[in-house]
Amino acid sequence: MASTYGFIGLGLIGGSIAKGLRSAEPDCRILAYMRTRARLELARSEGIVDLALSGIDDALAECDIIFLCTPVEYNESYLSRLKPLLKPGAFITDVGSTKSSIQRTVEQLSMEQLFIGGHPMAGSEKSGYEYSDPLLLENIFYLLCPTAKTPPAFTARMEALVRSLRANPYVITAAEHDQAVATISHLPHLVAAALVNLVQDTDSERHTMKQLAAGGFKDITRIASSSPVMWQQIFSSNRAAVSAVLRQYISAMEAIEQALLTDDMSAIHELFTRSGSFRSQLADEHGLMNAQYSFSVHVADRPGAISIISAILAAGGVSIKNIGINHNRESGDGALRIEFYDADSCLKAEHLVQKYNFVIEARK
Ligand SMILES: NC(=O)c1ccc[n+]([C@@H]2O[C@H](COP(=O)([O-])OP(=O)(O)OC[C@H]3O[C@@H](n4cnc5c(N)ncnc54)[C@H](O)[C@@H]3O)[C@@H](O)[C@H]2O)c1
Ligand SMILES: O=C(O)C(=O)C[C@]1(C(=O)O)C=C[C@@H](O)C=C1
Repeated sequence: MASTYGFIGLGLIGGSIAKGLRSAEPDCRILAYMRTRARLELARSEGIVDLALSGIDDALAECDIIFLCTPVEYNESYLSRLKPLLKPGAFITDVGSTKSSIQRTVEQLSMEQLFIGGHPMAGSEKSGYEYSDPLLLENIFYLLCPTAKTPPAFTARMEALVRSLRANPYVITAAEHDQAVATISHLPHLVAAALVNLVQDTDSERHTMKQLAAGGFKDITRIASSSPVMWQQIFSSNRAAVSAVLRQYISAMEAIEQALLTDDMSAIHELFTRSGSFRSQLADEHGLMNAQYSFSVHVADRPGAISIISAILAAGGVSIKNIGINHNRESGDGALRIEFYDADSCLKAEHLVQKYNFVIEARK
């Protein structure tokens, strides 16, 4: 029998999951609530949502799985209201960027048997349903944090669901999760925001820095435009872990300052030697797409570039496995990712797009 899914919040992440489920299970039923009614109606008119709810509605009792996809503190606030609605065998999951805080609330509400935490490790600085895209979830790690009492069948169900979204399930404890994301996700957002504000606070009257900022500044600060509400709640619920890692980061910065003050250039050389070798391993092992046959093409300032490239490849007899805007921006703004079924197709495609003067930015 087709499954019924509920969504509380249908923005960037909720919308991407709902769209992915709709394509993986066309017959599934999707019920959703979000505060902006117009966007909910858009999701309904697109055939993603079957029933647009105007709040926590009794209809949610039909759901097999309810996804909480609002900012982390709001997600927690919905748990107690959803508990009495769950039918036997149904459970709740969330997509929040922190996992210990919601797990504590789940424990306080005696809902451990009804909950499994979730967190897709992908996203964007953009917010809202209009930016949602199932491609966002492809090939990423989707972290799962079962509680001590989550039935193994629920974990297995989520693992299968994650695979159906073409993501990779990764089971981890809430504590280990929060520790890791404090360093690889939360700290970078602080660094980006602080750096952008340093520029605004210290720029010249004619805004020299603002005008001249190029790739380096833009690459490291894209995420400074992320949702203030979402990030305020993330930092509030992972304060201790982020403060600890921020302290370590400040110490690393102080060591760099010392090297500069004492003209210790071998320390600076060593800094980049170590970071470069580790960073290149990251790109190899967990690149944007784990697919082996893919590349990114620069498409900025070319209206209709996706259709042009698709037409070029189709005319050349090359089948595309997947095509989409590169949300991780590893290859810069405007990069279009194209994935192929085999090495020969990938090579042929490279020659074809280059023949039409498109610039290839990253190969796998
Ligand atoms: N953006 C990312 O990069 C990213 C990545 C992974 C996980 N997450 C997590 O996913 C969750 C959602 O983030 P997003 O990026 O989709 O945000 P978003 O702003 O795009 O969407 C949030 C949705 O929740 C709704 N909403 C907000 N407050 C609400 C409330 N009180 N009640 C009901 N609905 C409410 C909004 O209308 C919107 O539909 C957050 O918990 C976030 O930590 C975000
Ligand atoms: O790519 C981005 O814009 C993101 O910030 C995505 C990102 C991150 O990598 O930090 C942000 C928050 C999430 O919880 C998971 C992923």
